[in-house]
Amino acid sequence: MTKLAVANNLFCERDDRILFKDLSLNITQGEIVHIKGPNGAGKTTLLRRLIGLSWVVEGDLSWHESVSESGIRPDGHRFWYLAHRPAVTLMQTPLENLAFAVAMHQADVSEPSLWAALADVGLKGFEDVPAHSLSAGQQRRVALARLYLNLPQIKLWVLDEPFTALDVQAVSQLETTIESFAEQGGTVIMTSHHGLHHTSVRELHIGAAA
Ligand SMILES: Nc1ncnc2c1ncn2[C@@H]1O[C@H](COP(=O)(O)OP(=O)(O)OP(=O)(O)O)[C@@H](O)[C@H]1O
Repeated sequence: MTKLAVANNLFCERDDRILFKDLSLNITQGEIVHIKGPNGAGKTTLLRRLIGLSWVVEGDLSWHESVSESGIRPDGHRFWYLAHRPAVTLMQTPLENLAFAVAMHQADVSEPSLWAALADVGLKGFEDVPAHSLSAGQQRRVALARLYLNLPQIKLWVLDEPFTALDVQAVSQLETTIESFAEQGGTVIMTSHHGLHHTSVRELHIGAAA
């Protein structure tokens, strides 16, 4: 399997507090990398550094050229990034939010496929209501719907606490979705306080519990 990213000797200090140092990791295509650690350990900071959204982390990081050429950059393409807070525009409907995410990737997705992805995350009947009228878990589902579009050009998911606000059934469904994406060759880098049970999950502990 292709080695997608190599990071060496990453170091991060915040307010004179070292979050992590000498942190090295390789990310291989098809694996699920689960970054774990207590609150404030630096998981989000590390995740954002890996995709170029944060520069407070020092050290060497390189992505395989097949990935970097296709856009592993803050303005990039070819991966879904779900931030800790669901990036949902509250004045727009779930359908409009999903269409916007797709447009950002210049992907060609039919409207029935958008409706199907929203149904997959349990938002059937809520496609056309303003997102501000949805519950926290439903708003999270709007953000998650993009994972169900199966865009062939998206080979990497970067997920920051994707299980937040989800009910038990939705957590289980998302676990299965993540697993099957990896089984099909997709790569997942995620943070979560929720334990994953997939055999190919590689845990990376940072912070006090490391
Ligand atoms: N913009 C910032 N400026 C200064 N300090 C920051 C900033 N963002 C985060 N931090 C600090 O960096 C530390 C790590 O934050 P981070 O969000 O990466 O932790 P985390 O491991 O993801 O935590 P949680 O499990 O609570 O989500 C925290 O102590 C936080 O206060």
